[in-house]
Amino acid sequence: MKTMIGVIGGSGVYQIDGLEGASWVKVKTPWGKPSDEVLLGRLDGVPMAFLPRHGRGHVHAPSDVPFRANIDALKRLGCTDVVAVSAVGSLREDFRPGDFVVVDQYIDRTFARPKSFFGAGCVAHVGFAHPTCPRLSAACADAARGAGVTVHEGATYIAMEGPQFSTLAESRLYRSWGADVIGMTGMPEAKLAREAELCYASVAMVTDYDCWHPGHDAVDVAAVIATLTANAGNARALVAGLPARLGADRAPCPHGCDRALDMALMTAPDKRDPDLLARLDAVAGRVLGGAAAG
Ligand SMILES: CSC[C@H]1O[C@H](OP(=O)(O)O)[C@H](O)[C@@H]1O
Ligand SMILES: Nc1ncnc2[nH]cnc12
Repeated sequence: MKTMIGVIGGSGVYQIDGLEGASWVKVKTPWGKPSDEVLLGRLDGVPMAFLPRHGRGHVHAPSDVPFRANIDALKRLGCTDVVAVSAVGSLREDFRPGDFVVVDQYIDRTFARPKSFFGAGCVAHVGFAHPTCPRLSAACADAARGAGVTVHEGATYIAMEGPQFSTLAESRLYRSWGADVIGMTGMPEAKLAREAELCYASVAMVTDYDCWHPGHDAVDVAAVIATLTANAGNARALVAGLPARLGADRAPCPHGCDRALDMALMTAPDKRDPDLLARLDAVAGRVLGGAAAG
């Protein structure tokens, strides 16, 4: 199978340079409009699709990001691997502003977003003990190291609803839970990527110490933007290093990300809702086959 890399850009990352034959394309999905058009092109011969999570000009608040449409669009375009880039606050001393963190666990505290492609008429429960793809995460960590960045591999991301930043009591609570970084968009993005059978990795760029650190001011947008601006080149270098590490040809995921739906569907075939099946054409076409095509 051919590799196609999807990149979801977070705050401060609204485009990527250096794609050959790049053009912004509109993608229609049964889940509404994605955050923006998708920038399609090739990097070192490997097809790539870039989608800015908040849209160019940062128009979508975290609670309003159309997560389902975004993941459907990347799947529909043929992406096999999705790298999510995010700005995060650090909840520990040794994760410093400017460092990159390859996330491998989440605590989901969001509550105002649709979190599944499935539901009444086609119920599914995917496994999520290991929410990110170890193969893709290792490639991201290696690419970040290659770019000369300090990288921490393995960390727990707490996803908050926002848009306000945390209170001091919340920040202390999340630290006591063992969370390492905090952001507003890691969920439900990672859940939806798993449902769509995509390999997914999360590269978090530390921009601040949230508000718990006695030696640092509480986070504000100016601090986040200042760190992101200083780091934009590192994010670009990481993305540029991915094609060489992933290769143009792709073996099945050794961790089963691309087969996540094999054991997940619960609703009996004769009880499935044809309208929902039709909307699942891209996400679950592999397991639903003709039924999803409508
Ligand atoms: C601009 S600070 C808060 C904002 O930044 C992060 O966005 P993303 O995860 O898309 O990089 C955070 O989650 C908030 O949405
Ligand atoms: N401290 C923080 N809390 C939530 N989201 C963030 N994004 C960047 N810094 C953040």
